[in-house]
Amino acid sequence: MSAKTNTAGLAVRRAAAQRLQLVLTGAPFIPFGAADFEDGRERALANRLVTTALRRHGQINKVLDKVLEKGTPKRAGLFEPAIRLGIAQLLFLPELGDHAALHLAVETIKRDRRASRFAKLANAALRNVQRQAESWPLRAQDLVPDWMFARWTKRYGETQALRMAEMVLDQPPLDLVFKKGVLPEQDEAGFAHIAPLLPQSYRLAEREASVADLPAYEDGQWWVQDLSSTLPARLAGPLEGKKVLDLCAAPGGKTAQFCDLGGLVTAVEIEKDRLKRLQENLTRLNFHAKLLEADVTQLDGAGEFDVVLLDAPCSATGTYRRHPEVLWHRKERDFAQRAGLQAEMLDAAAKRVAKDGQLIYCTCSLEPEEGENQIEQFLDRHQEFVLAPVQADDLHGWSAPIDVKGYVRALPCLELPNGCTGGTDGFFAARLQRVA
Ligand SMILES: C[S@@+](CC[C@H](N)C(=O)[O-])C[C@H]1O[C@@H](n2cnc3c(N)ncnc32)[C@H](O)[C@@H]1O
Repeated sequence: MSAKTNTAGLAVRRAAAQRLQLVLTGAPFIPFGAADFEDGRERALANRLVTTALRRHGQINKVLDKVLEKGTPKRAGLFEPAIRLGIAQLLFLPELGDHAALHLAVETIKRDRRASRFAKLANAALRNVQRQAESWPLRAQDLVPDWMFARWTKRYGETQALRMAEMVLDQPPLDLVFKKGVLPEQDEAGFAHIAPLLPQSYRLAEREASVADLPAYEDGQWWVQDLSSTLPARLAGPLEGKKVLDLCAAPGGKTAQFCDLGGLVTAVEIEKDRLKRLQENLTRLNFHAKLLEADVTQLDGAGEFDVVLLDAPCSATGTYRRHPEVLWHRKERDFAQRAGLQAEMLDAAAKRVAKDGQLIYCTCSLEPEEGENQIEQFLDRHQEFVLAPVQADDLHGWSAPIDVKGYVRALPCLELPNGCTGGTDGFFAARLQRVA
């Protein structure tokens, strides 16, 4: 290894350790951008290191339990993130070389004021990992917390739970929604590798450019939206001339769908910056909606919308392939707490639905407290609503995400339309109708 590679390699490991440290203390992972690393290869390496450590977090926990008998030292600065990155390289990125993995992890620790006194410990632990690299028992179920795996098994069965756990290793694909009547140009100048999922939804088989550099971005011909996230708005049916209230709307994937379907859309969002982003997204797409910066639970008005959609804030466990850290940041008790706010929001949303109108509720959660249970409790509180079960026709004949009660329960490991591969985000949606 040349001195130059070594210095650059160390800078990448140090930055990766600092970024991973933030995530270990509860922050979401924000990928490195051009401002962090001008050199694209260094940037890609830093992102790959942190992402691998996060996707493999549960398995690395098990390895750490074995090689650090007394546990991870406390108040030890970059010790924990650096040793995690070292293990991630040794076991899961062998092409980067064992020597680099070990040496650069230990150097990162040596040069950190708080961690340096543990450099020998790190060295011994990483050598131990290296010696036994072939024999660590790396189980798929360890990719998610034990309590969450037990929940998934109870709810979805062991086979699906294992498949879902394995999917934390996958880089999620990029799905685009094209405006009504627009078809992607399928050639080298346009989208050479794109596959249809459902009407208007396409999957990019290869992502070679950043989103803003993809064809026709500036023309506003399409927006990014994972397949399962498009399902709730599809339940509304034709919207020409209908009044639609989109609650918890930013960044606006569903707002765009409603505008595209011809709805007269009012979108509500509590966070100013996110509302601004929503407006920018609509402007690029040349869509128009009335935007309100407001708290859904504090809105005035009653019975004036044909369709109300509530995309409630939730644990977001369904997005774990994009954000593997959600699996480790969540606690089981969180679900019940969030469910209280979701119920309050649902009650507020219900007031705005006109007679015979629809209320669509959705979350990107895999947890029943934020999905099925929420709706069953809502129907107990609100006799003026009934469940309008989702039919395969509502989803253009795709029945895989519809459960026996007529809820949309999209699991990441679902069989996709048109034989597409690559999974989807976890999502729940229910459609209710106001009957009195
Ligand atoms: C799951 S995201 C919505 C995604 C969006 N519907 C889409 O399709 O792009 C939830 C949003 O709800 C917003 N939110 C959270 N609490 C809210 C409240 N009390 N009132 C209004 N918006 C809220 C959050 O700021 C966040 O933007």
